[in-house]
Amino acid sequence: MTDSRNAADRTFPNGFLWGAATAAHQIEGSPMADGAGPSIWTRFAHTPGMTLNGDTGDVACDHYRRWKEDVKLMKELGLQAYRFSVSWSRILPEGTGRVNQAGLDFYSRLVDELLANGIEPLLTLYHWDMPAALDDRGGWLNRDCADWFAEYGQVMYRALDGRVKKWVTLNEPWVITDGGYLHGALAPGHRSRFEAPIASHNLMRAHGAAVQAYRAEGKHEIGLVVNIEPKYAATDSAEDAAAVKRAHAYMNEQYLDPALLGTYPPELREIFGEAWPEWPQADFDLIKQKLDFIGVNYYTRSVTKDAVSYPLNTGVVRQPSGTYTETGWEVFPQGLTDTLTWVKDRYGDIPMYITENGAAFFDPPVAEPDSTGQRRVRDPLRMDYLQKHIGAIHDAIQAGCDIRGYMVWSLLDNLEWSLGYSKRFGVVHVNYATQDRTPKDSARWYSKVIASNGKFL
Ligand SMILES: OC[C@H]1ONC[C@@H](O)[C@@H]1O
Repeated sequence: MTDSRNAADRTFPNGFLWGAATAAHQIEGSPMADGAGPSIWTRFAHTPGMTLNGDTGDVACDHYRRWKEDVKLMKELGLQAYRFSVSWSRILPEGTGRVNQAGLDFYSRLVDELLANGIEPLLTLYHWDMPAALDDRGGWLNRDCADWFAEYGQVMYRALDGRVKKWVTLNEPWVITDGGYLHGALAPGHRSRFEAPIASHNLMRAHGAAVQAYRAEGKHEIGLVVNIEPKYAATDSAEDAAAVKRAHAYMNEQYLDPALLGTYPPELREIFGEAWPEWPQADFDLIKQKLDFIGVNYYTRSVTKDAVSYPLNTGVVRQPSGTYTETGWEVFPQGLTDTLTWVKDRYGDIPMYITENGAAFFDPPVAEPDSTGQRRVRDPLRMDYLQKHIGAIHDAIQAGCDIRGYMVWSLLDNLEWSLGYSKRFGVVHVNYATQDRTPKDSARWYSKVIASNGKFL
């Protein structure tokens, strides 16, 4: 487990923020409680065949009712911060207009409990669960979505800004678009080469409108969270180099370029052809807003080759000597260092948080007592993954990147979207039959990393 470098070298900057991340639909359960409206995930998961085993977020980790116990657990683990998302349809059951005070009260109580326990809240406005009522009005395909999202953001800013000092507009617009509008694996389950660029662009317009709304009355920080998956050429052929450029533009540049540079990479027109619209300059002026930080979600890399595929014409080459997680992702910590230095080199010295990083490895459905009678979950593969990736962040800091914090994905085992409860990312085990929480060995180890500000690595 120990790294070759001197342990003393592993200390992180003073004030580095160590935490964990979750998302509303993945942990809360009770999706329709206290006046909430349905979201696209309530609808999608209840559509036969859309999720593994028909799993839904109806119960999940029952966090909507166990939130106080979960904050206590965060405190016991020594977390300094907690990244969570708000379910838009709890706040605005129809998506706009009428505010459901009970929904707002849930998040207000959660934030107060976090603060009372010395845990800093990082609030994500949108982590994939759009109100179904807005999907009925076209969802992210309707240009009005920018106004809808800004209105929702304003309700949250007025209620929580000051107690919440780090805001995130969107979580992973690439996944929302690729999963929800191109390949259909995620809500709302569309499969259209023509819809994907429109949804993607409107998501970024909505991001810009929500940041503008924040600047009008917010007094703290707001940023965007993107998933970045670095692409490495399978061979030194010109075809594979071109494939890397397409895959990199589509997954990595497509969101940070408009947000930070006010442009799209040219490869997107090559990829989408007639399906890539011409956008007015006013859209780019809306999208490109000053951001206080970028959140980077990192899991893996792709060794990329030229191939026949839709619509990228790229393929991923499995590495014979690689280690792979339960979600089929190669464990490649160097990719995180490369990602962080790439962001710095392309976009300048913007502060960054690792807002998600973690791995699904097999854990038993029930945490058995060990010889001491305490429930225990041994997860050496996850500990090794986290240790190597936190080390990779330290390397990026040494290379001059301004990294402000790390949120492990995830605090709890939870609903992995269409994969249901089959993949466990938590550092805390959840027994879905009893809702018992059991910190895994990785959580115990992470507590020591936090307490030593990384030196324990
Ligand atoms: O796939 C692992 C995670 O990736 N980032 C978004 C999360 O909701 C998801 O669970």
